[in-house]
Amino acid sequence: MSGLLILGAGGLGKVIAEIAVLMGKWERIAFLDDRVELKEVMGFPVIGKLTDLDSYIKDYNNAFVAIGHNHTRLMWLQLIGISGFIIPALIHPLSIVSKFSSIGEGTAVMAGAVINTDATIGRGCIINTCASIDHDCTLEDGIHVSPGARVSGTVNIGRCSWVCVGSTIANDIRIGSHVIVAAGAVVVRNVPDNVMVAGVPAMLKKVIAVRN
Ligand SMILES: CC(=O)SCCNC(=O)CCNC(=O)[C@H](O)C(C)(C)COP(=O)(O)OP(=O)(O)OC[C@H]1O[C@@H](n2cnc3c(N)ncnc32)[C@H](O)[C@@H]1OP(=O)(O)O
Repeated sequence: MSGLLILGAGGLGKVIAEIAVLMGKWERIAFLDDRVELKEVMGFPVIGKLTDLDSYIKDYNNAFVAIGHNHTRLMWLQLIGISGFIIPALIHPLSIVSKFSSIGEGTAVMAGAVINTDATIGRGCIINTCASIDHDCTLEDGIHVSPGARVSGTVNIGRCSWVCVGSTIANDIRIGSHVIVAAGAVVVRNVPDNVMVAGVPAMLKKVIAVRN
């Protein structure tokens, strides 16, 4: 048994802490958060700011980044790796994850999510509550698939894209990097990098300026 440090004590951090408790792998769980007034969340201590990371590696050898912004999450994921933390995947016991799929380090799979056969999920992704990722999909790093979104078979999604709540992606589609698929959209054609699409069928709404 060992310790788990969760970076970010907001809504996502709380869900991650609950999954960690259910997984039963860590004897100590604590948060780091930049809100210095925050001392405790869900009975777990908030022991410092994100930049304090390195001082805690002896007591908490595992770390997980619970930051919603995709690009920022990947940046911190890289930093915890450099600091030498073990980076687990956090998988809710009431999700369904095919044993023929692969889940990258630092990725969270929430309650009710389904990841089907031969899907490949990158590092630092969030597969949120009741989202489904079907067979043969490839999701690159830093992707967030929000609650109830449906990703059909053989879909490829590029780095740091956000598939918003309740959207649907038809099979054999390629979604670019840094894309936002708006809530409720139905994507039936390939989507290029750096755009937001919305509606049924999903149409281009705007170009996104990417911060790298
Ligand atoms: C556990 C959790 O809570 S996880 C978090 C879950 N949350 C989500 O999934 C977020 C859902 N939010 C959305 O879908 C939002 O609409 C966002 C994030 C896509 C909006 O992004 P923004 O960059 O703020 O878009 P913006 O407001 O500039 O809208 C641009 C255009 O798209 C339209 N638009 C925005 N969202 C949608 C939508 N879901 N469907 C149709 N059109 C939309 C706007 O009306 C606007 O149209 P216009 O140019 O004709 O006026």
